[in-house]
Amino acid sequence: MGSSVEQNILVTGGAGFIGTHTAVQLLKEGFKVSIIDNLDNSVIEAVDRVRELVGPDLSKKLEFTQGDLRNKGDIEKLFSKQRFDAVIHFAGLKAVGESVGNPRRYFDNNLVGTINLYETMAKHNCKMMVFSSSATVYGQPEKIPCMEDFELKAMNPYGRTKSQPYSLLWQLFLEEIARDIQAAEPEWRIVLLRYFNPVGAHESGRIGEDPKGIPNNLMPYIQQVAVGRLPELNVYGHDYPTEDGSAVRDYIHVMDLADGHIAALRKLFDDPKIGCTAYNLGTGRGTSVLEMVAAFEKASGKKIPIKLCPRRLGDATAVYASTEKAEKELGWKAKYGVEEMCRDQWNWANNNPWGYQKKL
Ligand SMILES: NC(=O)c1ccc[n+]([C@@H]2O[C@H](COP(=O)([O-])OP(=O)(O)OC[C@H]3O[C@@H](n4cnc5c(N)ncnc54)[C@H](O)[C@@H]3O)[C@@H](O)[C@H]2O)c1
Ligand SMILES: O=c1ccn([C@@H]2O[C@H](COP(=O)(O)OP(=O)(O)O[C@H]3O[C@H](CO)[C@H](O)[C@H](O)[C@H]3O)[C@@H](O)[C@H]2O)c(=O)[nH]1
Repeated sequence: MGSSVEQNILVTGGAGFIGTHTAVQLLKEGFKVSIIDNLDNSVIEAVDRVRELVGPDLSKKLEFTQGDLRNKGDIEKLFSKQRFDAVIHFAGLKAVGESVGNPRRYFDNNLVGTINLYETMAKHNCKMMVFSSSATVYGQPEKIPCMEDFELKAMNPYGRTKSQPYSLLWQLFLEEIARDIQAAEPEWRIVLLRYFNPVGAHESGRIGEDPKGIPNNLMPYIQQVAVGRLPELNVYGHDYPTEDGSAVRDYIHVMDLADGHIAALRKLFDDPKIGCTAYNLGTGRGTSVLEMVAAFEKASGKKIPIKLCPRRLGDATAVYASTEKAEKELGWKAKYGVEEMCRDQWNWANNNPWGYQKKL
């Protein structure tokens, strides 16, 4: 790719966890960044901290709009003002529990919002997209590591009911929509990034994950136990056929993930034949829940009390990525291990025990 200096990137959901970290890296790499976010699961303080991290000069290249992808007018307004070279699409709701109880809200937000985005992009002839997908599309993999060409088993009816939480199906639908659009209109270039388990925070401790309510995911939960917001960690499952009986995942540092988006953008700009292609973003290493707890205790010097509980419905035993395709085709490889993930997660937690809130 040539110089990225004037490339203008629309980042939907850019005020969120992965979006803020990606925005910092994009600005540092010389891209112009425009964020659209409805602040449903984020706060404006997070965007202010991105500005603080990149400094006053690069901040001039960052624009924020409070808007909602469900409202086509909000997207249209942005596209009618400026030309975007590509879109990184993070905006979406992701709380698994809530999506079971309220699937309409999830389909409306995640499917309608995404379709509105594609339509507006097409209208303005911006046909390059990096999309946030997830390792969840592999369901309960029969083999590990997960390779991008695995059959997405959850798409068959048996897989749907038996091994895939119903609530996560929208992620598969969105991948299918991307493939269909690109097949019908071959000028589209779409990269689907299948994130494994994003954790950690920017090394400054100024931005990080700040879930509303009680966290669903392991690391934010551990972090809240460490700062005294929650009394103990429930370890879901201690009878899995793994070394220590707890489930295994591929945790990936959010800064590595952010860099993966830049590698994906470069691929989009460079490769007219990319079509619609999926890449795993993981480290290729599996870590158990109990190993993660031990690593966090070491990094923080805090004891994390645990309670061994039954397995969580729909959870897979062990999931980790094959990283070969991303390494070969994107020239991207995760740099950080579990030690750095826990160090940076703790630094964020210790400096911001209540997240972006100023006080209790
Ligand atoms: N964090 C993970 O574990 C993980 C794993 C796999 C995939 N993903 C996907 O990656 C994306 C980003 O995840 P994240 O962890 O940063 O989540 P996040 O909730 O922190 O960020 C998403 C952002 O999108 C915004 N948003 C939601 N709906 C919107 C709408 N209709 N219009 C405008 N803005 C909207 C939210 O306010 C939030 O700031 C999501 O699509 C998520 O499903 C996340
Ligand atoms: O309080 C907790 C929370 C989690 N876990 C365990 O920790 C592991 C990781 O759980 P997370 O909820 O952090 O992550 P998942 O692998 O279940 O799923 C996450 O990563 C997936 C991609 O792999 C999808 O993106 C999904 O939406 C996202 O929640 C699982 O074995 C889970 O049972 C606990 O023991 N206690």
